Amino acid sequence: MTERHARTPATPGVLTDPLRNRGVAFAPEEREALGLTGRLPSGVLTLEQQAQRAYRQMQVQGSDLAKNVYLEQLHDRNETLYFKILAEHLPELLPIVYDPTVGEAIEKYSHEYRRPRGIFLSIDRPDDMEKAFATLQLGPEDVDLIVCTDAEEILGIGDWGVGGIQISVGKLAVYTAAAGIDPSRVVAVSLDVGTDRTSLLEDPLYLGNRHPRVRGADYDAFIEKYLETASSTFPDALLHFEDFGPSNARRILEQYGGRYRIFNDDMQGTGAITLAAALAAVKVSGVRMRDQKLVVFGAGTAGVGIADQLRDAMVRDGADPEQAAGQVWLIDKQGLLTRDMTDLRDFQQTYARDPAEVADWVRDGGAISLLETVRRVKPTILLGTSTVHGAFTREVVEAMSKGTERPIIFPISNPTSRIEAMPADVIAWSKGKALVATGIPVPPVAHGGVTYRIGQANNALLYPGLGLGTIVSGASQVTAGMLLAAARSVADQVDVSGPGASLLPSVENLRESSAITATAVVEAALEDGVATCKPTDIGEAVREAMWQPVYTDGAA
Ligand SMILES: NC(=O)C1=CN([C@@H]2O[C@H](COP(=O)(O)OP(=O)(O)OC[C@H]3O[C@@H](n4cnc5c(N)ncnc54)[C@H](O)[C@@H]3O)[C@@H](O)[C@H]2O)C=CC1
Ligand SMILES: CC(=O)C(=O)O
Ligand SMILES: [Mg+2]
Repeated sequence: MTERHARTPATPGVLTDPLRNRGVAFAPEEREALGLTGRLPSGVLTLEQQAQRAYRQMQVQGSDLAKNVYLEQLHDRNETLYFKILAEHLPELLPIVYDPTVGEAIEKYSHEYRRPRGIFLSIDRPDDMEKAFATLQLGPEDVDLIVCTDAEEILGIGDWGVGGIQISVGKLAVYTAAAGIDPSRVVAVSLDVGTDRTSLLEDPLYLGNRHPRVRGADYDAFIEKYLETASSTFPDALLHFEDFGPSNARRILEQYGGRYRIFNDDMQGTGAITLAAALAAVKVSGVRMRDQKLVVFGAGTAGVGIADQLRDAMVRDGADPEQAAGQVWLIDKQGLLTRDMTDLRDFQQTYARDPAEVADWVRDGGAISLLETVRRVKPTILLGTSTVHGAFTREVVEAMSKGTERPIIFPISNPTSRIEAMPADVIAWSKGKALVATGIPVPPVAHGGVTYRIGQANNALLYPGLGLGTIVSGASQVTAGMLLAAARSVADQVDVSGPGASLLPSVENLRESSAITATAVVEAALEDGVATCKPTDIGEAVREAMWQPVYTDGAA
């Protein structure tokens, strides 16, 4: 008698490999060659037909989170189809796969979990790192880009432990949708060092390391091991850092930026996109860059990263460095930051004010408020990177509008629940004078017979082009010159002459915008002497490098 074993019927590998899978788009002869005979319904659809069907299936999902989950499942099934519908509906779907819905997907990660995507590196098993990368079965030249996070400061929603993998996945989806970075040459990484969020630690379904965040020497050794392992395994890869806590974000970039090919999106990408918006706004306001007065509300990673870029822009426009730093005022939880404070972070010190200068300013419970600072300073630019919803009140906006003709107001905290003010309010309170950009996508605002288009000052409008340019030039580092070139290129892509014009390019044209930005970045990399590839026709090299969501021959 033959022995009967309980066996699960095998699923042919190609159907479970999202990079090669075409599902019912496989032609009969491909099905035969791939061992798929009888494993698919007989009908054969085109990619267009599949895309129409998938888009309709997505649309009937009951919430943005459900749409995100649906799209992630499609991502895990068939990447070409996923990127096809993303590319065709980018303005509608960017907010679903990325900011703001990705924030909710991160919060619910362990509960909505379907299957893993990316590499999970645990601080409890640092010696597994090489093995984990080896499971990808990729050669040293096969990876262009790795996005990692330790998830301590996800968007404006804080510490979300292993759920942070979805920010790495989301950032990479934007790289591909917006700049054609080849999805088979990228890796998403979670650096799981624990979490300080009690609700996760107490959740029986939580999928990450169930202990508080490891800090200090063990954390530093883990990060150093990651940098060494990632860069020796994939020497061509750009190492993108996302949503680290404020002290680690800056420390890692400053300590290792010269040695490894690192890009910190929250400092450098955000600084550059906000500089782009400011360059465009300055054309409208008519106040020279060197004369700008900047108040930053929320002096963390993004806020000070932006302050640095704007200060450098003032210097380039003729301000001396000391004067430029003196035209920046930082406000954090303690109120306006002054030099006599004992709890300043090192990166805040450059901009802390002399206590004598503010001796007679009104204090509320000991702190100098945003409103008092705005009344005294009369800033030309007000930046929100605090995660404090509603912090830019009517009083603040009215006070700013009194002090300057065209106030530049950028509430860029994400997601929507964290924004400092909604553009419709800022425009109404400033009587249509404010020049506004936000981190989240917002619809146009009608006021006084003018339609105001609100540019999205989200690093997603810049980092894809910057990354593409870095990859095409083979740049050994992301230099200040490359960041500046990207910012200038984005700013030059908008025409701000009409009333209510957007300060930034629209998401609709993001692919074209990224190609232009990437070209400028390659030129800057060549100029800065960090490029290792020197294309004869840079624009053509950039466009040729852009992956397209189409089925190509040789799926087997
Ligand atoms: N639009 C974009 O492209 C980007 C937007 N962001 C957003 O900026 C915000 C901050 O992000 P990070 O700088 O990474 O975080 P962070 O934690 O480094 O900085 C936030 C800062 O705000 C301060 N803060 C908190 N409550 C405050 C209060 N009541 N008054 C004044 N300051 C207060 C914190 O102490 C901290 O220094 C987030 O909402 C994030 O989503 C960050 C990066 C890119
Ligand atoms: C957009 C982004 O990187 C952030 O909010 O952290
Ligand atoms: Mg971020």
